Amino acid sequence: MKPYILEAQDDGLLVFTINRPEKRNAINYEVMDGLEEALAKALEDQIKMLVITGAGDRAFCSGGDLSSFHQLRTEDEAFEMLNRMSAILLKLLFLPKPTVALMNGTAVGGGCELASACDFRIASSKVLAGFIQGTLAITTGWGGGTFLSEKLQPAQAMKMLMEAQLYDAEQLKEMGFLQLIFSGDPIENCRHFLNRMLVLEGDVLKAYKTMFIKKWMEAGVEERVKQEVRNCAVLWQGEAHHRQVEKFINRQ
Ligand SMILES: CC[C@H](C(=O)O)C(=O)SCCNC(=O)CCNC(=O)[C@H](O)C(C)(C)COP(=O)(O)OP(=O)(O)OC[C@H]1O[C@@H](n2cnc3c(N)ncnc32)[C@H](O)[C@@H]1OP(=O)(O)O
Repeated sequence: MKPYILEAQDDGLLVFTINRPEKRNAINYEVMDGLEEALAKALEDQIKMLVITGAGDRAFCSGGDLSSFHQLRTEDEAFEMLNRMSAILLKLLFLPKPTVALMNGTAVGGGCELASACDFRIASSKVLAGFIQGTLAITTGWGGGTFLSEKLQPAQAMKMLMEAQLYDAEQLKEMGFLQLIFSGDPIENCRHFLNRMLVLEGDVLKAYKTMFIKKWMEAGVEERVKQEVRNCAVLWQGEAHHRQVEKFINRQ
């Protein structure tokens, strides 16, 4: 089964689906390849917006693929993976078109970082989401902490990162992480959420998105992400992190 699906729709939506439901849509290097392909395709004139979602109804994305990334032991080995994915999420943040995280299910760790890089986060009423990196003795490492600090009130962003716990849809909306909670078909609800924007000219949407990209660039987001990646890589090599990951890998 292909680890991702990329579909350009007639109304200008480009839909990227992480297609690893058996692994709760965990992100491995093949999914990273797919995200890079989607970001290149999204620049084509006929594409108005990029939607990112997960296959199935259990998970949006469960973050980094622990079965492949737990082999990364040292700071340098971790930095290489983290740096690649953070570059992808910066490209997503800076895409000059609106982007939506269509959260069809649970989002944890890097899955929340992926969602934070999108302009809008809309979720099923059953969703649970949280930056659980802290429970693995690391910080966010793909840029999600920086993106969150740009998109939520500082105290809310800090609370989400430092509590490293799962929240339900109502809590996530209350904190400002979600813009909409829906029931029923994710794509139908996504279209409904976007229907006013979709009628505007692509150039208008692009001009507005570029205003926010300028703000983030002036706020030094790229430099801050580089530091975030380095912080995570340093913690990654610690015994505490490897112990927590082993616990997950060996759980019965
Ligand atoms: C910088 C980002 C950072 C990094 O890259 O390390 C992170 O993303 S840190 C966070 C890493 N992710 C996690 O720690 C999440 C681990 N998964 C879970 O907590 C649960 O699976 C959950 C809550 C996502 C879903 O729970 P549920 O009960 O619905 O499913 P199962 O736990 O039974 O899992 C089903 C199946 O999927 C495999 N799985 C789930 N998550 C991952 C993952 N992140 N990497 C690899 N595989 C994952 C799990 O092992 C099960 O597979 P099976 O072969 O059936 O055992």
